Amino acid sequence: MRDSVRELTVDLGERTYPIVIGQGLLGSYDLAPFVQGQQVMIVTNETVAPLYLESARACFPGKQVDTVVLPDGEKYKDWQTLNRIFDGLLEKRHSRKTTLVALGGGVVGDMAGFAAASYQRGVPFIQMPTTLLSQVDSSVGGKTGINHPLGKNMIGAFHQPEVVLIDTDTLRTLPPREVSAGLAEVIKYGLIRDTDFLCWLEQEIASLVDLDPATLVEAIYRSCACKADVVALDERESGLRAILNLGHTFGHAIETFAGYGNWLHGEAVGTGMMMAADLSLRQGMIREQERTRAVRIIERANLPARAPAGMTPDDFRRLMAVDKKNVDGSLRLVLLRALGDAVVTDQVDVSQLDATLRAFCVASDGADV
Ligand SMILES: NC(=O)c1ccc[n+]([C@@H]2O[C@H](COP(=O)([O-])OP(=O)(O)OC[C@H]3O[C@@H](n4cnc5c(N)ncnc54)[C@H](O)[C@@H]3O)[C@@H](O)[C@H]2O)c1
Ligand SMILES: O=C(O)C(=O)C[C@@H](O)[C@H](O)[C@H](O)COP(=O)(O)O
Ligand SMILES: [Zn+2]
Repeated sequence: MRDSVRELTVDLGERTYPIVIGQGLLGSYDLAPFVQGQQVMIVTNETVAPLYLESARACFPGKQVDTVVLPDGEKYKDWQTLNRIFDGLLEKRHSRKTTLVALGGGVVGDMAGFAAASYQRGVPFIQMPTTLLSQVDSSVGGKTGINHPLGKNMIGAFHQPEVVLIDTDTLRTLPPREVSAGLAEVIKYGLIRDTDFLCWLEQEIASLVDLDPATLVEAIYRSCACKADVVALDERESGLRAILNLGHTFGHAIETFAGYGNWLHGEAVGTGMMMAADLSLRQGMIREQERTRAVRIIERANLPARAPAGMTPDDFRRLMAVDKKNVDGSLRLVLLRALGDAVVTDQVDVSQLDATLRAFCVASDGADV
C-alpha cells in the first residue's frame, strides 16, 4: 500500500470496517477482496458517471460489474428513483451474493445503502464517496434512506458498508458551493466534540475553501475519526450519536421547506448550527463569545446565515415537529453546553426558541419578520 494512504477503523464488532483515505485511489485500489460473490452493481448518477465510473469499475478486477445511473439531485432521493436500483438489479439477475457500490455524493450513498439494506432482505455494499460531505460524513456510520415530502430521511435503515474508499482527488471537480456544504459537517465535529479540531479549522478554513489537498486530507481524516468514534459508541442512536445531528432539526426543516432542491443539505446544516448556537446562548448554556466563534467559522466557510426568504417561525415549528429525535410529541434539540460539548435536550424554552426563529427568518422581500 502507498505511504500516503491513511486508514481508520469503524469498530463495530462483526460489522467492523475500514475507511481508506488517499489520493488517486479510484482506478488503482483493489476492492475485489471486499466482494464475496462475482457480481457488483455500481450505483451512481448522471453527473458522476462521466467523471469517475470507469475508474471505479477498475477497482473490481475479475468481477461482473453492472451499473445503474440515477438522475442527479436531492429531489430524486425518493421511492421512485430507489426503485430504479431494484429494476437494474433484477434485470441483470443479481443474486443475494451481489455487492452494491455507491459512487457519488450522499444522495447516491443513502439510496444505494438503503437498496442494499433491503434487496433480497439485505446484501453487502461499499461506499465510494466523491463529495466532501459524503467523504466526511454520509459514507460512514450506516444511516441509509430516502426523503418523504413531509420529512427528511423519514424512510430508511441502518446498514453498514464493508469498506469506505475515499479518493480525495475527486474533490478537484467539485463546485465551490458543494465544498462549503461539506465544510458545514466538518465544522460540526469541532463544535460537538473536538475543540482542538475547531481551533485547527479556525487556522485552516481558508485553505480548505481553496481545496488545498494536504489540508483536505487532514480534515477528512479527523472528521472520519470523530464520526467513527461516535458511531462505535452508539451505532443505532440510542443516545450519544444524536449529537451528530447538531443543526439538523433546523436544517432538515429548511430542506423540507425548500422542496429538497434549492438548499443543499450542508447549507441548511450550516444555518441550523448557527441557530443552535443562538438558542444555546439564549438559554444560558454558552457565552456570547462562544456563539460568535461558532457563527464566524460557519460564515468563513461561505455558508448562509439566514433561513430561506419567506420561511416563517410557524413553518419551522410545523416541520420541526416531525423530527426523528422527538419523543411523544416533545421537541428534542442538540444544543451546545460549550464549544466542543454538545448535548441532546428536551429542555427547550419555547419563548427563547421563538426568539431564535424570529432572528433567523426573513420575509420574502428581505425584511426581518
Ligand atoms: N447517511 C448519513 O449519515 C448522511 C450524513 C450526511 C448527509 N447525508 C445525506 O447526504 C446528502 C447530501 O450529500 P452531498 O452533499 O454529497 O450531496 P449530493 O449527493 O447531492 O452531491 C452534491 C452534488 O455534487 C455532484 N458530485 C458528486 N461528486 C462530484 C465530484 N467529484 N465532482 C463534481 N460533482 C460531483 C453530485 O452529482 C451532486 O450534484 C443529503 O441527502 C443528506 O441527507 C447523509
Ligand atoms: O450519522 C448521523 O447520525 C448523523 O446524524 C449525520 C448527519 O450529518 C446526517 O445528515 C444524517 O443523515 C441525519 O440523520 P437523521 O437521522 O436526522 O436523518
Ligand atoms: Zn448531515
